[in-house]
Amino acid sequence: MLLLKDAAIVTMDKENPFIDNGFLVIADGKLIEVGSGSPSEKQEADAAEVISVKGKWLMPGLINTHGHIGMTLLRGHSDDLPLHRWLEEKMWPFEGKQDEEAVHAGRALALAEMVKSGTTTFLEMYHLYMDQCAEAVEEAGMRATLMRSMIGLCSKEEQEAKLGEAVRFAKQWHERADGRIRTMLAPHAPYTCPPAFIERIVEEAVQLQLPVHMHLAETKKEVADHLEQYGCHPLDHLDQLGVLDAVPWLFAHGVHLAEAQLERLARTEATISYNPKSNLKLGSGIAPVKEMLERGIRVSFGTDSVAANNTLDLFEELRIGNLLQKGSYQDATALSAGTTLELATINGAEALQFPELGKLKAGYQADFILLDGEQLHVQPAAHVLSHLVYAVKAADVTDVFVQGKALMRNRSLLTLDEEKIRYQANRQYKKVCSLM
Ligand SMILES: CSC[C@H]1O[C@@H](n2cnc3c(O)ncnc32)[C@H](O)[C@@H]1O
Ligand SMILES: [Zn+2]
Repeated sequence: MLLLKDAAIVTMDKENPFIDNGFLVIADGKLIEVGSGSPSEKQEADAAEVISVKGKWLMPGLINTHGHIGMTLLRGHSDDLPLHRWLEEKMWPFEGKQDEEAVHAGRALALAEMVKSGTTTFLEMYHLYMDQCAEAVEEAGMRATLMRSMIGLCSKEEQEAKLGEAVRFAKQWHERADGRIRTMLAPHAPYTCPPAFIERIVEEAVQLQLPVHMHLAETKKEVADHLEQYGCHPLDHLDQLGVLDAVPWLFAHGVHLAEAQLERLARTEATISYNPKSNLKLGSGIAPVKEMLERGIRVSFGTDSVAANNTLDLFEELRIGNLLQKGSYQDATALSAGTTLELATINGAEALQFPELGKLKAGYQADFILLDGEQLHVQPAAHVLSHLVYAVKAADVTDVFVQGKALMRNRSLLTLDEEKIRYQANRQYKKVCSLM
């Protein structure tokens, strides 16, 4: 049993959202008790380890619901281009030259960056070396939803081969690593997957009872091209194909959704992964999150890849995401600090279908982070919820636990080798560049 005491705890549990001095009791990777005040003498005596976290803030680990950590070596490789040119001229040529070692070096860098900035669970949508990715997640002790994603601009035979591989991966890794890994199926986007291929993917997802993840309505061009080719918005097209209610969808972006699409989405189980920094940097726009939430559409946060972001810092993502909604609607009430944190915790857990995650309460998973509550930029320390959204920096994260196991203590990584990761990332980047 592990006991943490003397903590200010943001539980995200509506019944008891904030405990200004409390404790956590953890056993077998789960929270046994989240209490206020001091633990009993018996609880202290029974614990194998007692940690006082005085001066620190404790909250659920952050959840990143869209990304491509297989492209982490592309950070800074190409800036200042719109999505379609960026993909076709810069991303895909470099990605085509990455071998297993290069992708792995990028992924290790991403895992380390995520832990150091307070992310405990993330989504990886990628088409290369996914088994190796799952092994890396298992070894690092993180939690993730993984998928071997598919681009269908190829023959029917090739599409089926990709789908076969995606299904094999999904079956093999679902609920592995002590339940820390889950899987989904993932067509890349409406403009890279013909309708018949999307139908096939959804058919398999229904069989496997898995959600489906896809980029959707990211740019104006995507929607205009779809209208020209098929005569309808990409979301309406999914509806016409009869796949919108067949599975729980997790759509990345959802920037260009009009009233009709929002109204339809509100009648589905779908989640929108809001990726504000990527959408700004690629000049795609600002997702109408305020209107989504008003209609009861579930929204979570994602970073997309560092090639478009350029960091995996979710605290920065949620601050920018929050401010953008206020600014674009000229309404300071568009998105509150509390709702912003819910998107990054509770909604993320629901989107990735991890039960018992996103809150700190008895019976839930012991995935939590600690932040330094004594930094000058978070004083007066009286408004923890506000500071978590509007003031903290990633470097304030001091400790990270997943399933009750420490992945970082006092900013030192325990399951990942920071020096080796830095060296390999630079070495592999140069190697791939030399092949271009
Ligand atoms: C086959 S999934 C991986 C594939 O996705 C590409 N990608 C990265 N970011 C985005 C984005 O924001 N929109 C669309 N596609 C994206 C990446 O280049 C990978 O090849
Ligand atoms: Zn993406």
